[in-house]
Amino acid sequence: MPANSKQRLVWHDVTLFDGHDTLPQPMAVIVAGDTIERVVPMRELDPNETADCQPLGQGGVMTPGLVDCHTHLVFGGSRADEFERRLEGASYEEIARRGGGILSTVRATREASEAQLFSLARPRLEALLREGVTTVEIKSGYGLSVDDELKMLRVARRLGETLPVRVMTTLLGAHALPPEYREDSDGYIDLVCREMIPAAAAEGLADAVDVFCEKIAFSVAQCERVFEAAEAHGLPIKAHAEQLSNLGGSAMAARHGALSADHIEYLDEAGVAALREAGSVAVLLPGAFHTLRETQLPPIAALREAGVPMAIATDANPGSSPLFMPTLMLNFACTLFRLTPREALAGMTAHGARALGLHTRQLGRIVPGAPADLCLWDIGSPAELAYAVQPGRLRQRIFQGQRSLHGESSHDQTQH
Ligand SMILES: N=CN[C@@H](CCC(=O)O)C(=O)O
Ligand SMILES: [Zn+2]
Repeated sequence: MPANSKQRLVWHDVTLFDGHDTLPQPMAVIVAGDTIERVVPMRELDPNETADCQPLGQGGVMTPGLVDCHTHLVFGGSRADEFERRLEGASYEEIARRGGGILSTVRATREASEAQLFSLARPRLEALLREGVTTVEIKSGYGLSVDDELKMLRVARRLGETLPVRVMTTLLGAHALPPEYREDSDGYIDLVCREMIPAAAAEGLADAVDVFCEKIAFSVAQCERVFEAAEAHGLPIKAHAEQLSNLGGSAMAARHGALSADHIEYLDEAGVAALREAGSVAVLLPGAFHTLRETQLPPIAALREAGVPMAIATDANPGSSPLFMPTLMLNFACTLFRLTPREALAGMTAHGARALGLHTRQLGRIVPGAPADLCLWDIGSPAELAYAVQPGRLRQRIFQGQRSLHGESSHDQTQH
């Protein structure tokens, strides 16, 4: 093919969920190179215009590639023991206060080399790819020293260079207080602001900065200092907030123009209004809600009424959400949080992309000009993705205009 001509692909007769809605009639989708060129009702399709296209499919449900906008995929160790302790009655908060929880993963992550962390994270990410994920956010936050946080971010970047998926990295240095700063929480925040953020920014390792604003983590004032440092380095911000109590972290994050506030079970009316005014996304994490057997529901009706975009993500991590199955999260969003299947699917496509600041490129949508990240599913309607929890329904996964169903990639040079 001449260097300047783009390969054109076409799908016929698909039921199309475009990132916001299901279109009322069967559609054809045309891709040129790595971009969606045209989305057209079947009855308006002129066969001449697809004469040079490679036909890739007929029928089925097409959605944007899934966007998992909140994960902690890079970590060492396991927390199966903690799972058992929680079953015996210990709470997530109690375990954290006794030096377990996040800090137990910090110990294992610090001990692991970059190569070991990569080998551990790769199959977790491949599991997401097999479920249709084409964009994933990966946070640090289990290193809690400059070197160990950068090590985690390098692993995340390398995953994105190795597998056919867009990886967005987030520095979560303010995730927990490391043992060496036990008596000096503000001193640790100094380290995050003065050394960690500048180092991650200098190496281009972070696409955003996150915090855990909670009684067992950092105060609103401390998180605000982290955001100011991020802003000074031109990095967008996000927050884990209102997960276990209502401290007002989401509203503060919104005042700083946060991309998203995540968890938000305890978000109040003022918090909802702040998210609406800032245009921040409410990232709902039903996996953590389920695993921790929470009872406080996020304020779904208020968010809906205020028109705050709601995203859904796996929060895949070793403690609060050891769940690596995006379509299960669609189901949980409906059964636990009472989202409609349409809202859940928009939450893992268009709104997930917005939570990463990628909506300006139309990521998470099937519209002309959007990146050609697509999933073709063997199901009868988009709602079935959330209705049934059934692996194996993904017929095709297209990343940047290339087919790659099982995470294989022609540019994957890694020995494993
Ligand atoms: N809430 C804080 N951080 C993670 C949990 C991390 C862990 O338990 O290891 C979350 O998003 O749920
Ligand atoms: Zn998280």
